[in-house]
Amino acid sequence: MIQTQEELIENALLYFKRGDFSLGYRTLLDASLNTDSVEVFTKVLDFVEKYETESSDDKSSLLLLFTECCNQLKNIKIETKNLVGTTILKAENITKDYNSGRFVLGPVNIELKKGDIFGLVGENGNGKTTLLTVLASLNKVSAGSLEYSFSSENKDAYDVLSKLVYIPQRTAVWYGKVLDNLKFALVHYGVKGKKNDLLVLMMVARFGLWKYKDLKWSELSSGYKMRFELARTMLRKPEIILLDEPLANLDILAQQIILEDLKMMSKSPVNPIAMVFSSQQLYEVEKISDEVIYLRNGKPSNELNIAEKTEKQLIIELDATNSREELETVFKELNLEKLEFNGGVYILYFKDEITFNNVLNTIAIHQLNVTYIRDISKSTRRFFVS
Ligand SMILES: Nc1ncnc2c1ncn2[C@@H]1O[C@H](COP(=O)(O)OP(=O)(O)OP(=O)(O)O)[C@@H](O)[C@H]1O
Repeated sequence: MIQTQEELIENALLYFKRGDFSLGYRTLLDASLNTDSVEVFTKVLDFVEKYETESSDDKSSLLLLFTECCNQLKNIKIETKNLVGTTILKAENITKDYNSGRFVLGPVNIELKKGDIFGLVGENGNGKTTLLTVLASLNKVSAGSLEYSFSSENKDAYDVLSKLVYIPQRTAVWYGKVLDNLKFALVHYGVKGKKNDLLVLMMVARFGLWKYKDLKWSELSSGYKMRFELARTMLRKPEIILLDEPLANLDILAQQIILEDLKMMSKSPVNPIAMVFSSQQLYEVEKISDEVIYLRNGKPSNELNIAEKTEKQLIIELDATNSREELETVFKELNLEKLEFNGGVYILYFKDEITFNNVLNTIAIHQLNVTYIRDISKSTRRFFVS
């Protein structure tokens, strides 16, 4: 769901008042970046400076300043072009056949619209990177057609692809400080002087790099390197972002923040972005994606014809300290069809008349010691366990 600028401002204030400071802060920065106004940036950066230097975790003393920023924002009219939902990338029957012939990707059909986030999942070696690099035009298709419809006017082929950013799994080393690198990138995109200084600082704040802005590449953790990449990418005002495993090596909190950031970026009312990202973190992918593409042996799930087979069944992933026999005895009363143990967790299959609540009730009645449970009937996870 795309939030209007008014909703963004309202929500930013609501989050901050409720004590969800970090979310409020990032939402305020998003709303401010939408204005592209030097006056707004100056005012907000004044707030940022205080926010970032405040030693306590309780930032409520900054509410007055936060509110002033929001009030200033409300007076600025922003231009929205209603681009959400416009097709930006269309791949028809694309295949990629490596010379060795051992692996074939596709055929893949994808229609990507502005504001869409597609998650790409699959076990190692099933073609995720290949698909991303093909969509990024870094890898030539063997067959099929790939069309881009960027909204910005482009002069040449280089310019066309400058609106598409591919962030690989291992990003390239850069030299010098975070801040200088971002400033340099922005000069390259044509923004100089005071606007450059302010916009870079806004982006630094937006991606949580404030305390790290004077550090070098070698001094940043993987999570902060990824934040740097996102900040640099956003300065480019991209229309398509393709990310290969952006969550790799990140701790769970960092993963959640990056995912939330990707969502906020893609659903921007001013510059909605189409995104495809690959990840092994299924639940997180499913939480933010508009569509999940599962690849097996190079083939996407919609071509595999496996979705319908299991759709009606209730499939539960469960971990418990109880023995397998105990679980089988207890769930027999729910007509358990099959129980599998993959070494880590149990997978339980029930007929479609059984609900997740029935399972929870049974667990409570028998006081099973369940440490983890999830309904994966509709999750892509079910493809991985079968
Ligand atoms: N340049 C290449 N030449 C030949 N074969 C390749 C090339 N790149 C990848 N492959 C093969 O294509 C298959 C898919 O690889 P790819 O890297 O796209 O998978 P992946 O799903 O991204 O894997 P991972 O999760 O391990 O990153 C693999 O069998 C790989 O060996």
